[in-house]
Amino acid sequence: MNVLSIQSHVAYGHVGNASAVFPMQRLGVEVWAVHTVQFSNHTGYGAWRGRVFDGPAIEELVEGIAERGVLPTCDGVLSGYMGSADIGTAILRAVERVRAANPAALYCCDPVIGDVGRGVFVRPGIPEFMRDHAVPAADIITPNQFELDYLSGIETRTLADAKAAVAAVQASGPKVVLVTSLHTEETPGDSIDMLAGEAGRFWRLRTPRLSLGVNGAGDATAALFLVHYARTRSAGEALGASAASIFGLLRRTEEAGAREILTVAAQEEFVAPSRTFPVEAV
Ligand SMILES: Nc1ncnc2c1ncn2[C@@H]1O[C@H](COP(=O)(O)OP(=O)(O)O)[C@@H](O)[C@H]1O
Ligand SMILES: Cc1ncc(COP(=O)(O)O)c(C=O)c1O
Ligand SMILES: [Mg+2]
Repeated sequence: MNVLSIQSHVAYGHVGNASAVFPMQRLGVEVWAVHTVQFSNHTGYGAWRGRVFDGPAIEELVEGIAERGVLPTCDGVLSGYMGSADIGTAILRAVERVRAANPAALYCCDPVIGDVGRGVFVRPGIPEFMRDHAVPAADIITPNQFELDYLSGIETRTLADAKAAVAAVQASGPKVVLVTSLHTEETPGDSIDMLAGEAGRFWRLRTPRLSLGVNGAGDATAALFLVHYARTRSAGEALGASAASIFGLLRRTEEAGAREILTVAAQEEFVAPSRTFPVEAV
């Protein structure tokens, strides 16, 4: 399996491609990593150095990959944080080129917009670009609850609200939706839910809530979910496999008291998670 992953990159630590690429490789996937920014470290530190690339820089790399004649072998495109609408447009052009070469390729879009508590943290115009262009073009999306609410226009308080919001977003294009970090009225305070929806069916998975605040977990989640969905073609199975790996990764990170997720040290969790959780049809 080959995945074109177009995301931010950091030299130190693990967010964006620096969080997503290695878990996919550990699962045996060839990853073609195109970086939308190259920063020293993630912005959660408050200070960082590096450069933001632009749309033409992304298109140039995709053109070079196309010249190798390999686009027909691309099985999926993964995108995450978009620094500008211009980069977003370049990503959607890459998706079109891959689909033209391989109509079976899947586009998984992590619609990074913001988070509960923090609100919107992307540049003006990006939330609308995600809702009106990127999400409709995707086969799979992996919003957190804040992003689900924005994309659907529904304020989700209950599981029924979340299912309605997933269905509303599916009506705009993506067949498969994975909601991360979901907390509804039914969710115990010490737990975190994930909800997957596909073809009118829904699955929920609940894990303990760990006491850690790290960046990059969502980026690894989207990567793992894309790979497991592409292999199983089942949103429920992909949910079970990816959630177990993320939980193992974060549990090891919490134990170590690390500021960055233990992408390398906890790599066994990607292939043989130490703990699995029931996938409940809801
Ligand atoms: N504190 C936590 N405890 C347990 N799991 C967590 C925690 N934070 C994140 N996760 C797991 O990582 C997944 C993705 O993280 P999330 O914070 O939703 O990503 P994003 O960065 O995109 O908002 C969540 O669905 C959850 O499974
Ligand atoms: C450059 C960059 N990309 C991606 C991320 C994703 O982080 P998170 O998973 O917390 O949304 C961050 C977070 O700081 C970042 O600085
Ligand atoms: Mg995210």
